[in-house]
Amino acid sequence: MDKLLIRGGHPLHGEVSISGAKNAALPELCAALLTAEPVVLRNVPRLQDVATMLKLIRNMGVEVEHAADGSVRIDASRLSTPEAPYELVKTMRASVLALGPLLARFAEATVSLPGGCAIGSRPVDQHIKGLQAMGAQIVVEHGYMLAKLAAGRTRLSGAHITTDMVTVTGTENFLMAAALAEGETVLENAAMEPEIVDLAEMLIKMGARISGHGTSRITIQGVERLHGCDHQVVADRIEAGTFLCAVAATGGEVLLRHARADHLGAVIDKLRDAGAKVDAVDGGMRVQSEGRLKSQSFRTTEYPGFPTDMQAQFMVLNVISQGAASVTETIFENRFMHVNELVRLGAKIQVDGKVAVVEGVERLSGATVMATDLRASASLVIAGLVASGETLVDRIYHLDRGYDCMEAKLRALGADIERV
Ligand SMILES: CC(=O)N[C@H]1[C@@H](OP(=O)(O)OP(=O)(O)OC[C@H]2O[C@@H](n3ccc(=O)[nH]c3=O)[C@H](O)[C@@H]2O)O[C@H](CO)[C@@H](O)[C@@H]1O
Ligand SMILES: C=C(OP(=O)(O)O)C(=O)O
Repeated sequence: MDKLLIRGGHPLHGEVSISGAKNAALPELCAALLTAEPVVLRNVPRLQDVATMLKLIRNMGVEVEHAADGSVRIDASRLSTPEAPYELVKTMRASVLALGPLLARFAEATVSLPGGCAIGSRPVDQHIKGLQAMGAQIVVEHGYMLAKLAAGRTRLSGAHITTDMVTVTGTENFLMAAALAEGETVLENAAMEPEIVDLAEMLIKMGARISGHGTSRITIQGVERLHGCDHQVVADRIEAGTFLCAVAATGGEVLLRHARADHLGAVIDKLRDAGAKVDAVDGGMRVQSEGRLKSQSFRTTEYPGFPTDMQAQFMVLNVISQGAASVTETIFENRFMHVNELVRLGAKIQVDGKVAVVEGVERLSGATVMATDLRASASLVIAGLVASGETLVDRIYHLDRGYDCMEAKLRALGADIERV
């Protein structure tokens, strides 16, 4: 099993190119299932979840060409098996995104209940309820969602869907399903994440009639057919945020090419309050940091609030900053698994339910630590970059699910990091 060996203590300097967003590329690969015409997605990140998604759609009979420049051409004209089997989806939450498009285009789908990061129970009840409101008949049996339309029906029907909580992949599933449904769908309490907006923009290029994306109320007028498109995946705000935190932690100055400051407002505000210098520049962002930062309390919330996918990485900054701060995780009930590993490196953190209280320490010392989920892994890498001596991060397959060449990018910035 691959591990990362990090010798800490090197400030980061230079330029890094931010890849396309995992959480946009995955729904967009599923959106390509909505049409029999070829779709070209550009700026698709090279990471394990994308490889898994490509394997999944190939398994359905979809033709996929993955070019060296990061573009993927998807031809779902001969999709023959509208199924997502457990063996292919067990590592990936986003597999649930196959459900909406398959049902909308083929009137049936068999999709395994998804896997993904073990950061909470992560039910899919809202996905099921919403699609049922659109006329789907769904039963869950033997770990699978078996979905079809009533006899004689070939299209889902538009519906008014109000989810019990804001759900990102739920909103994406409804957007894709509603694009081909008969009539109007209104999504209330919709997620507003940039990845939702990017997906909606792609669907509009395919001929979908969508308005209100980027707000909590999205309206979709279903159309009979969607066509192919050429779409560039939006930059990964969480990868960008991870590099911002890495530079803020180690000190140095880095230009993040393609990063979108307008998608990272809550994180940038906290970084500035902590004492780092972060500026939007032409074509990206620049971050500069020196000396010890001031710790910052924050709570995770839906976009545009502080992203749960940045909680672990920002916590590391608090671990080494001046003062104490509280970190409140409101989205997932089990997303503090990095805490015990950070404590192994010398962090002082007390967890009580949803709240972790961090007391800043002056130094961390390297040790062997275990990655437990995707962003927890990223936080351990950042901690390793500042710890004295050697840090060995085990189980980095979690990191590989969602980061495109992370260690190569860090090495190019001056980090002493290698895969062993
Ligand atoms: C592939 C992808 O885009 N993953 C992101 C997506 O995950 P994902 O879409 O799975 O997260 P959701 O927004 O759906 O989850 C939000 C909360 O709602 C709960 N819930 C959700 C759906 C449902 O049917 N029932 C239910 O109870 C979840 O358990 C969680 O507590 O948004 C999360 C929140 O920003 C991010 O951390 C993930 O990186
Ligand atoms: C939790 C995440 O991913 P997933 O939803 O794919 O498990 C993440 O990207 O941080």
